[in-house]
Amino acid sequence: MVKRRVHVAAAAIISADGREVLIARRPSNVDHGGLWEFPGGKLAPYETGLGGLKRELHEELGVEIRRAQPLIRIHHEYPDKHILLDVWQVHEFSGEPFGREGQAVRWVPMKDLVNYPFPAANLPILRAVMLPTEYLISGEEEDDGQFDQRLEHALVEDGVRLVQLRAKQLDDAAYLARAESALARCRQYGARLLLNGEPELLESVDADGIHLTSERLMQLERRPIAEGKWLAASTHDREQLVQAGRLGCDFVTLSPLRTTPSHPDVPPVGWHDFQELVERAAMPVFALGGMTRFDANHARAVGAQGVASIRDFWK
Ligand SMILES: Nc1nc2c([nH]c(=O)n2[C@H]2C[C@H](O)[C@@H](COP(=O)(O)OP(=O)(O)OP(=O)(O)O)O2)c(=O)[nH]1
Ligand SMILES: [Mg+2]
Repeated sequence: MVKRRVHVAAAAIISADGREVLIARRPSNVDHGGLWEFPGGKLAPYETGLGGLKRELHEELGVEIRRAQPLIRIHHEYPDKHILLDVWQVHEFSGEPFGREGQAVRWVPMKDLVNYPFPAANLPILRAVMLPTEYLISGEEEDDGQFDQRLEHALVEDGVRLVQLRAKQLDDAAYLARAESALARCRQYGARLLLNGEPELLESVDADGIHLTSERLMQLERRPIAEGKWLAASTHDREQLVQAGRLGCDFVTLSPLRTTPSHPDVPPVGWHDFQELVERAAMPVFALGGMTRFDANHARAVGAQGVASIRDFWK
């Protein structure tokens, strides 16, 4: 049987304060009936993603999109069809949304999204909605005071909300001590902290998750931490992205986008191949390697969640 291919545009509509997202319940008589969804629907053959989404949001909710940005594209195999979910983050709209087709519609705090049953294809969308566009990887820093000052600067001045503690030069005890203080600092500003290292680190420090090296990623056979924690990994090619999907990673970095001073001999991926790899990833992907925050819009345009960087956020 040749499966039907369905192209669907859907919207994560974000409230003005950035804290809530609008979801709707699918009527009980359609496929995936009774489950919650991001409003949207099937595109006509001649429609673009955003064009079709504008029509759908008008039909289903009575709102007009004012400002939107691509969030994530997901290819998913349902038993009866291949679906491409083309998801947009809508930051501004006009009109007061209501269920024009009689469907329930609800504003939900980001952190409560996981409590709602969605179709199977939606898990990566939930992750993408909850993640920011910038991922700070901390720099190597001998001095604890200096480290704290730079982290504080990134959180306060740059508004960073997702941090990876990477400190290869520290021994275990020093790493754990730094992790505790970094966690306190991140909590203070509502930022998430991932520890770069072994999953067992979470038994000592109650951080938000673990970031695996690509080497460690390839050795593991199953997801090493609970679902409530974030699992991220570094990837450099298709094989590693596939493994990240198999382990149920919540997001990954893909690098090096550009050649960097720290790895002058590693051939860069480049935007063209990056876009192709991201398209099949089915999880949020941060572009890494010579990235600055000014690359974030371009990264989003080719399907990424955003950019990860040490140098640009560590000053
Ligand atoms: N809108 C939407 N559809 C989703 C999501 N997740 C997911 O798997 N889907 C699937 C369910 C459906 O098979 C398909 C969307 O079709 P739809 O029923 O919304 O299409 P439509 O609005 O054009 O409605 P219709 O005219 O075909 O009745 O995509 C989601 O978050 N939002
Ligand atoms: Mg629909």
